[in-house]
Amino acid sequence: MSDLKIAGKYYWHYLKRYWRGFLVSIVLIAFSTWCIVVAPTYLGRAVEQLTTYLGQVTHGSQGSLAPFNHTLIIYILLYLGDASTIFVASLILARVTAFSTGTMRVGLFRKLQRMKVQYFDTHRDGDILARFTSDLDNIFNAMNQALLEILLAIAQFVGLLIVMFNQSATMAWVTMASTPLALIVAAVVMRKAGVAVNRQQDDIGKLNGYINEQITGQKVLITNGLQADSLKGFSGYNAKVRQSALTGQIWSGILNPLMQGMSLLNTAIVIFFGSWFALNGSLSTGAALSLVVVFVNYAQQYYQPIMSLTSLYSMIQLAITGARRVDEVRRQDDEVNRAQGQEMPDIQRGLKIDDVHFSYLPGKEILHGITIDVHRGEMVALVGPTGSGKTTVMNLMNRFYDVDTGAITVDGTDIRQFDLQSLRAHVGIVLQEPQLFTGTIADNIRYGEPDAGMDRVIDAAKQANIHDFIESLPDGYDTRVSDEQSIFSAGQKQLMSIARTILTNPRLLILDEATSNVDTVTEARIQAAMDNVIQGRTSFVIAHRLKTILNADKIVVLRDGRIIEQGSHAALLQENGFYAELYRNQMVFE
Ligand SMILES: Nc1ncnc2c1ncn2[C@@H]1O[C@H](COP(=O)(O)OP(=O)(O)OP(=O)(O)O)[C@@H](O)[C@H]1O
Repeated sequence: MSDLKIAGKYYWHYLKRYWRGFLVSIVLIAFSTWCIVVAPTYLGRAVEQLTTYLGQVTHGSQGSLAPFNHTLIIYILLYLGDASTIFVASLILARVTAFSTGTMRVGLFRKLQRMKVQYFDTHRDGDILARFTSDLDNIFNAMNQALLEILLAIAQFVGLLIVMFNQSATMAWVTMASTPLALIVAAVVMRKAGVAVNRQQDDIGKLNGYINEQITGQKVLITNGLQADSLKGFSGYNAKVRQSALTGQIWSGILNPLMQGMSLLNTAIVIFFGSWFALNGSLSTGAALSLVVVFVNYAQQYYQPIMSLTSLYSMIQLAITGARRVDEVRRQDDEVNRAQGQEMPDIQRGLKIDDVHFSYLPGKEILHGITIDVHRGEMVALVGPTGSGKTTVMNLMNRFYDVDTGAITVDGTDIRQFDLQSLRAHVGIVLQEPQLFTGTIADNIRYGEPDAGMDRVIDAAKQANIHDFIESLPDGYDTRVSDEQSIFSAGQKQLMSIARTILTNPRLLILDEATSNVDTVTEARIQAAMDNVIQGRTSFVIAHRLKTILNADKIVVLRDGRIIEQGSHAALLQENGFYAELYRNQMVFE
């Protein structure tokens, strides 16, 4: 499907909700067009009446200027009618635009909440952000500034054709004679500009992605002294944006002067043929003069719609590209949620990962038949070298991704049978990289249950060993976490996110152990907090430091997406295999 078609469908999807306002504007625009295209006929009539009057006066007879004055008043009224209806139409359209672009923004944000995690894993944050910012801005600007112009141009063009043929078919054909040439020129230039503008938007997306990555990884950059390389990378992306923007501007800038030239040429053709018809035709001088005046007016109006569309061209093209990019997001698959899925029950017997195969990309299997049995209340630790598939197993348990074959079951029921919301509400996750959100510390702890009272917030913070620290802050639990969230250390953030999980009282717990370096005191605190949260809960821990999982009921050792050993710490040491070696190696460093 072409970009134009995609954009058309996209705009219609949002505009149709406000069809009443849209319809009223179209009626007003039709009226204003009628005023503007009928006005020249009154000008022509005035010229004819003036010629008649002057003829009468020069021949000594008594003439009257009354008809001429009357025609002039109608002429002025028509222009006033045009201006006032356009003003009202523009107010209504501004409202329609504001509401529909507001709905687009909400639509995009809602879509992001429903989309598969895969989209976020495979797209750079900056590119997603660009769809919210520059793409939606382009859509808004075009709707705000160009929608009225486009509707006016279409209405004027159609109205003009009707009155021109009504007045004189011959002169109408003369006025339109240069159209094919103008259309060919416009099509060629617009095609070139379209390609450039498309490239410009994609280049901006990539530039944003790069900037975002460099800001997020700034500390790594500084520590490795890579500022110059970062700048060099930026310059490359920036040069591409500059080049495509320049090309786009040049092509869309050429269009308007070209159309102005075509309009002048057209007026000359009309004057030439009009005068020829006046001299050689059967019309009276007054009528012939009037026809020329009217058609010179039409010839100038004829290119007006094309010129206003071409002057808005780069804006329209940016909006078409914007709509294509936003629509790309809109058409992404949603997460699969079973209709009328079951409520996830309390775990009675346990959880089973049953011969699970999984691949992120077709043909590249990551997990090759994983089977893990966990009984209610047990703690299972996943260990293994980097890239062995530990995080992938976690991704499957709360359905960030779905298994290819095999199943994950709770008391024998496949987790895909559960309502997704219910599953997520009962599976608590503490991620390796804790995330705090804008709001107070208390808000952050009760993030999963916004209605929880302060007593529960404090209780969770106590269990997570972070209560004393929060109390020591001047504003305590009301301390604001925002952009300055970096005032908290990695360990403190981790403890707050553990408190957040404790508060939701999950039935199944997944802990991705933080690998970030924290001091030994904080590490001990995190360990104690984790022990608290794990206590009596069915849980999975992705362990990087083996000393933290010595008490696990079962340790599962993964390598290259396969389980190579499993058992208790003591049993695995006894086996003297991969785990035992891993453990001994780590103990040397501890
Ligand atoms: N979104 C993704 N798309 C494609 N491949 C992925 C994706 N996420 C992970 N992988 C691949 O899956 C494999 C397993 O990755 P996973 O993150 O599960 O390993 P891990 O054991 O958790 O590693 P680590 O200890 O480093 O966190 C790796 O080869 C990785 O490249």
